[in-house]
Amino acid sequence: MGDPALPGVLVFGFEGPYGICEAHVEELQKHFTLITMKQFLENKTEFSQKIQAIYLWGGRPVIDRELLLSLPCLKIIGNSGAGLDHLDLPFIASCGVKVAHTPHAVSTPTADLGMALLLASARRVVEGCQLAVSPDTKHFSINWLGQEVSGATLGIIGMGTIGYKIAQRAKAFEMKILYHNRNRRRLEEEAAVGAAYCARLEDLLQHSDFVMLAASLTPQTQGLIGRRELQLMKPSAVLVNVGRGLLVDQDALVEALKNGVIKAAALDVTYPEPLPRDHPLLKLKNIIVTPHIGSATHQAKWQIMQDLVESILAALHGLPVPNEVLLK
Ligand SMILES: O=C(O)[C@H](O)CO
Repeated sequence: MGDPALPGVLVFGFEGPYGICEAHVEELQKHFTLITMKQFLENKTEFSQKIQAIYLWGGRPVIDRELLLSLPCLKIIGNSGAGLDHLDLPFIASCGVKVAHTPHAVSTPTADLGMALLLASARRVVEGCQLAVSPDTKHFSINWLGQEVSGATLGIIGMGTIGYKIAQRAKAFEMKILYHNRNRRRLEEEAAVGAAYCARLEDLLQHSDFVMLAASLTPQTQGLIGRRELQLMKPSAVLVNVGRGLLVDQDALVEALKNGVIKAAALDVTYPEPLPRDHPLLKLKNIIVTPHIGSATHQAKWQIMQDLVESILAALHGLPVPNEVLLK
């Protein structure tokens, strides 16, 4: 458990499927006494007075109201990653607890993955791999064609840090870029990546060969891409999602992929995660699914940990908290 003189931090992800690796634990123990959820539950009375921060790692562990109310000394929740849709931010704020996240650490790898999925889908990389390793060599590379992305139009929905980095990458691939966002970017920023703003989502959907979802999940964006929106897309279009599964109506997507309303989809995020093995999406050939690995690189994970340590220490010392989430 480390040095009991250090501030107590309740660590999610210490155990279970989203375990924190040994190197991270060692680093964290330089600053904090780590308390796992299991330890906490076994000795609530002692630990509830000690825990000053929650370190929320990977996955979507539930921080419910009961837990929050049982931690009178809690000052901050450090959330690994950018998305905050799993947290009840108004309630957390009403408890006087701050929240910090790590948008900078995750933006580059998530943008890279968005491009990887786009390219893999355009060039049918996953199907190609299956063909190449199949015991049956009869279809090897015969009449087996993909799409070039140079000159194609990419429509980015959600032009925050991740969306913008995707635009930078797409520019290097000579793509034309449209984007839709709550707020328009500055003209210099648009010019730097050659992106044109679509105030109407419909315009972006109608004109894009690839539609990339990089928006965060909010009550306003949930179900943003439904049956109507899919119908507006070109039959040759590909939908890529590196945001959140709930941005898309998945039943409508299954239908659209089955009926040729759109050509293909590449999803790093779904709902639920993982999808049940008998889910209709997994039965389709024109789909690529990855297991929510946008930020799954060694570099990003280390940076996330360091950013969270910095934010937690600042909160515990009453200093301005880097990457604090401010309720609008
Ligand atoms: O929110 C994020 O940054 C990623 O999806 C990891 O959860």
